[in-house]
Amino acid sequence: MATDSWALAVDEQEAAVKSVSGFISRRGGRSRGPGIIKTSTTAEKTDEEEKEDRAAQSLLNKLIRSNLVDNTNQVEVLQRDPNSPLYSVKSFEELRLKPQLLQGVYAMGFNRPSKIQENALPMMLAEPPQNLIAQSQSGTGKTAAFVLAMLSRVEPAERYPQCLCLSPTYELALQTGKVIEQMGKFYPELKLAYAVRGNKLERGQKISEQIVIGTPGTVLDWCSKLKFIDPKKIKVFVLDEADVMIATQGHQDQSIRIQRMLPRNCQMLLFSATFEDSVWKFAQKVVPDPNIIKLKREEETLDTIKQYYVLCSSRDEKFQALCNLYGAITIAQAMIFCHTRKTASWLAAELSKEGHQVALLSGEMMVEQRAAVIERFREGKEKVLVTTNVCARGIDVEQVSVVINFDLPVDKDGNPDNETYLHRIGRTGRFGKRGLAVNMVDSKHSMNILNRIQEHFNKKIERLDTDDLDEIEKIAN
Ligand SMILES: Nc1ncnc2c1ncn2[C@@H]1O[C@H](COP(=O)(O)OP(=O)(O)OP(=O)(O)O)[C@@H](O)[C@H]1O
Repeated sequence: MATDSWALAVDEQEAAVKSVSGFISRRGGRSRGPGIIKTSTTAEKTDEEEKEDRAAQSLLNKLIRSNLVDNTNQVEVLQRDPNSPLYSVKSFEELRLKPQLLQGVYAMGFNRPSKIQENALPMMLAEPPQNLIAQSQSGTGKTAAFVLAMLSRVEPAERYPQCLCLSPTYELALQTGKVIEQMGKFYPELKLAYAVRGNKLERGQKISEQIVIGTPGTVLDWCSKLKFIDPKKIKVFVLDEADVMIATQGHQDQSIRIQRMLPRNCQMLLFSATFEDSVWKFAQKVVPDPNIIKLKREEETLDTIKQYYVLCSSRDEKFQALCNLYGAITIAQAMIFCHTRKTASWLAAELSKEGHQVALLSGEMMVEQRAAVIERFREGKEKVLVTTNVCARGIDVEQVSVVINFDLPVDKDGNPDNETYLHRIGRTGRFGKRGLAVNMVDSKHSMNILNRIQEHFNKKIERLDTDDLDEIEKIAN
C-alpha cells in the first residue's frame, strides 16, 4: 500500500538517524521528533524565513565527509616576508614532524598533505613561528593542518595550557577535539580540555591540560574571571571557522578580548571557509602581520547543463508533470527544490504514495538526522532528495546531475534569485559533467521569473512537454 511505503521510508530514515553517533549535544536542539514530522507553525515558513544556520551547515558537512574534497583550485600565497623563499611540501616527511606525530598522521590514513596543507604547514611550523590567515573551502584539510601545528609546538611534559583553539559552537569544538585526540594519540601524556558551557570546574583550580579547545564565551571566562588558564603561557592561538564565528552575536568581541590577553610572541592562526569583507576585517584585527593563503574558487557555469521548463497551471499539475518525468530523472540522482518546508513535506509524501522511494531533507530535522539523510542519498540508497533551498545550501552532493526546481528560487522580495539558481544547477569546470535542470512554472508570475533568469544568464531555457513521451526520452539521453 502506498502509505505503507511512505511509513517504511520514515522508519528507514529514523533507523539511519539512530545509527549516527550520539555524541552531539542535544541542548538547544531544533528537532521536534523524527525528521518528517512537522508542526503547522514552522511548516508555514518559507525557506527564506528559515534562519540560515551556518554552524549547523558546517557541522553537517563535517559529519558526512569522510575524505578530502577533491580540489584542483589554485592556491594564492601572500607572504609577510616576500624575501623568504616560498616553501611547500609534497610529503609529511619533508615537514620533519616528530615521530609520534607522523605516526598519528598515518594512523589517520593520510598519505600526503592536501593542497592547503602543502602550503600552510611549512609556514605554521617555521621558526620563529609565523602568523597565518588561511581560507579554503570546507573539506580541504584546514582542521588537520592547524591540529598538526598545535601538536608540533606543544610540550607534552609541561602540565599547563599551551595551545588554545576557539570554535564557534559546542558541537564544532567537539569535532575538532576528536581530530586532536586521534592525531595526538601517540603522545600518551598529552591531554585536552574542553572549555564549553556545562564543563564546570572548581574555582581557584588551574588546569593541567596542554591543549584547550572551546567556545569564545567560556574560554574568555576561563582566562579572565575564573583564571583556570594563564593566557600569558599560550604559544599557539587558533581561531577556527572565522566566518561562522562572526555570524554569532558577541563571538567577535569575545575572541578579540581573548586575543588581547595573549603574549606578543604567541602564534596566531585563523581559518575560514569563506572570505567576505567582514571576515577579512575581523581576521586582520586578531592576526597581526599575517601570512595569507587563499584558495581560488572555481566559477560555476551553466554551460554543460540542459535547461528546460514545464508549463503547468497548478501545484497538482506540477506534481503530475513530475510523475511523468520520474522515470527519466531517476536514471541519475536528482534533487528537487521547493520553496517551503510544507511543500517539500507534501511532495515527498505524495511521491511516496505513488510508490517512489524519496528522501526528505528538512530544516526541522536535527543536524544528525540531516547528516544521515544526506549520507544515504550520497550512497545512492535514495535516488531522489526533496528539500528546501535553505536546508540544502552549502551541501555538495557531487553526483547529482538532475535538478528539479519544483518552485523557482526567489529572494524575500519575490525577485529571481539568480545566485541560488546558479548554485543549485551550475557545475564547476572540475565536475563539468552534463547536467539537466527542469523548472516548473505554474503562473504568469513564475513565467516572468523564469524569463528574467533566462535573460540574466543569457542562456535559453527550452520548453518541455511532459505529456510527450518522445520528448521526455530525449532529455534523458
Ligand atoms: N592529508 C590528508 N589526506 C587524507 N585525508 C585528509 C587529509 N587532511 C584531511 N583529511 C580528511 O579530509 C576531511 C576534511 O578535512 P578537514 O576536516 O581538515 O577539512 P576542513 O577544511 O577543516 O573542513 P571545514 O571547513 O569543514 O572545517 C576529513 O575527513 C579529514 O580527516
